[in-house]
Amino acid sequence: MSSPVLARPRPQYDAADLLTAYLPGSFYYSSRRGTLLADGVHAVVPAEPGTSRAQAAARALADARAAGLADPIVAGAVGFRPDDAASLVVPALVRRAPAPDGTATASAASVPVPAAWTVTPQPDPVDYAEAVRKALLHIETGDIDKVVLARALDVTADAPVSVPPLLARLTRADPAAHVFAVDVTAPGDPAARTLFGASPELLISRRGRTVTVNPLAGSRPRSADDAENRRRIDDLRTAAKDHAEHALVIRQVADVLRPFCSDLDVPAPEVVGTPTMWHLSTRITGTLDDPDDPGSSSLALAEALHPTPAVCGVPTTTARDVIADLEPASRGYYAGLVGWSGADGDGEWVVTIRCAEASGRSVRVHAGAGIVAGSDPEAELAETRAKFRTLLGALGVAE
Ligand SMILES: C=C(O[C@H]1C=CC=C(C(=O)O)[C@@H]1O)C(=O)O
Repeated sequence: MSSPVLARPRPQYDAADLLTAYLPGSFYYSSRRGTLLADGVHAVVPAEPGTSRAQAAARALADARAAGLADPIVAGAVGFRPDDAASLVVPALVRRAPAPDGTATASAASVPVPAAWTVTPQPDPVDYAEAVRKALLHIETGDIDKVVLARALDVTADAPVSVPPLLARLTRADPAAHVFAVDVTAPGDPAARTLFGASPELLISRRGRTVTVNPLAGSRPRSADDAENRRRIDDLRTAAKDHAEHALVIRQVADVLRPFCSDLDVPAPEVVGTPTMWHLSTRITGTLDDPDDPGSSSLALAEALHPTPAVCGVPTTTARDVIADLEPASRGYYAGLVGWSGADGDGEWVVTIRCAEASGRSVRVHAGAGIVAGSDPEAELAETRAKFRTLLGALGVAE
């Protein structure tokens, strides 16, 4: 006679439970694929600048399995430049839930955030427009075809900033966004530092053999007026400059993925909306040749794709040098990647945009815009202003 199987049922959570359970120091990630909350540190993934984070992650996952951790994942964020920091760990505890449904987070979202803020642009908007003019000279002389120039807002509150209600507000504003929070405290930081945001841009999602990437490039701000939005969508659908900017991204992304895939579907771009922006978007899908190859894990593919011309430029190395020259401060984690990868290679990574870093009473919010031939400095400045609205709206900061 067979003995009865004693199985301890897995607790069932919904997205709101995980959002409520989020504490500073946790890793939180939600998207249409589901919600994930990771706590504690089983192991830190060593992140020597310039080395392969995917290889270090694969070793850490193998060690975690050997140590008896069930279904380990690597989760965290990697900075923009190869010499920027990364914050990747194998968490001790991972809880999962279905995707947020847009209603479940209402109570957390109603927690008040600080009321009084001062906002300091970095650099001054006039200097940003001047940097765009200089970038256009690089394009005219043929050094580069495209560069993404970013700026920041330093927002200081009258009280310490609490990240959980901000995550709830970002989720409520756009349940389809990839909402994330990662502890990025570095040695010597006077207070804990959290990278958080609501990225619309999927760098790579992998399930078994299937990979999906969704580059965005070419934008218009969303208006409060429906007729004006229809006009802006039509304009974006037909604008040669935006399609050229978008095509540069798609070409590079497809070229990187093709060697890993037995087939790759690259449809025509369409216009997609976020609560603050309209973007040209191409949802590319591929079938991996060899999903068991460690070079085809979601983090390895994310590393191969990064930085796409949606955040850097064409050609990559020269564009990165132009960014270092024209942006006054290091990007750090902005325009890097954030997400998770499992021991089987599946996972999801997004481009770290529509994001901010919070520490104590300070929040640094980032936004960038793609510059190509035909870009207008004032329009690019306005585009970054519109992109800031995702985070400023959650913070309750008036423009
Ligand atoms: C670099 C950013 O956006 C990228 C993603 C979508 C559209 C973009 C654009 O039209 O320039 C950017 O490539 C940002 O939000 O900071």
